[in-house]
Amino acid sequence: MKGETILKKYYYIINEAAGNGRAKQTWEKIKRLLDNYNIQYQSYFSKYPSHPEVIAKEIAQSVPGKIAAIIAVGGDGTIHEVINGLKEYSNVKFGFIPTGSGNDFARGFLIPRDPEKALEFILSFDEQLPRIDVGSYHLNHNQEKSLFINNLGVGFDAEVSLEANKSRIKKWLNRIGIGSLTYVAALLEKAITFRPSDVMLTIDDREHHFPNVWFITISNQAYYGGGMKISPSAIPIDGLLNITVVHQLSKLKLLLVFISVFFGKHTKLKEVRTLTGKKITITSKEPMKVHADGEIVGESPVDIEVLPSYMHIYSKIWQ
Ligand SMILES: Nc1ncnc2c1ncn2[C@@H]1O[C@H](COP(=O)(O)OP(=O)(O)OP(=O)(O)O)[C@@H](O)[C@H]1O
Repeated sequence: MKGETILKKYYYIINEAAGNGRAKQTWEKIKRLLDNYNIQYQSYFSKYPSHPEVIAKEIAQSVPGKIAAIIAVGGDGTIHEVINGLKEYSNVKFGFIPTGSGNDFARGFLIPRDPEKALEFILSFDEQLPRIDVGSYHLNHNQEKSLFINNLGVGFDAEVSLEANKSRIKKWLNRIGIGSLTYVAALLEKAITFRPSDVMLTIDDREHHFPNVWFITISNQAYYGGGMKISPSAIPIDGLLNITVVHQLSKLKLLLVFISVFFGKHTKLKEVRTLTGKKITITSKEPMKVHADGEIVGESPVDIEVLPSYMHIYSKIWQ
């Protein structure tokens, strides 16, 4: 353990509500370890949704960026908010201790999913952190930039995220330790009511028309929805975003997509098209819901762009 010798200060942002309250106990354990190792740190507790973003921004503003390491303790939603709080401060180092239910960030960025191991992982890092790509997006062609770190989705998967986030089943599944199945339950429910739409996709100035689109996912890393390998070849250090278009699909085939996506084999189906690009615009005939890292942010049209090597992240992905 190198922790004792590290002089930099760590700022922990804790969402105690994550993982159905599990984050609270996890933080107690992490705190004990930090005290035992005599690590310098400060802790901040988020009090309401979107508070992690406010806290992250305040910390980044108040400390010299070079020595600040901001560590989020929560789930993928907490990460999304912290990253957005840091959008003007790309020199701040970002770390993560997973306590949520989905943990796609930990999967995709090769971070231990066990919280204590994730702490050890952060503390054992020297100064050289990999610089990771992030995605930026604007809704309705307006100027305000927001970020996503895992993926952004339009259509069916956004509807499923919305359903999963408000699902009462989530609490119950979390309680018995299978919270990642929340997404599955929401997906089955939405499959019955969803109506596809025609979509125009502009990728690096080339237009692509897709009829009857169920969803389009723009991925920075491979995983979403609690372990589904939606974009098997997405790597967050290649300066590219990976695009998955699912269209012209029968409900029966949706089931096949759904089963095969856990193994990353859905990309072999003719209804699934994969592309890559740096600058993407999604415009749909009917407005479609948009999610960023599983949080609903609005409706199409949406402009997306990769920001290559944007953030220092405690991750095992090396350049
Ligand atoms: N004190 C709080 N009370 C209620 N919600 C909070 C609080 N602090 C933060 N939040 C919100 O909780 C939401 C869910 O957090 P998060 O996604 O990290 O946990 P999760 O849903 O358990 O994990 P996952 O997304 O990995 O399944 C976020 O939108 C966050 O802003």
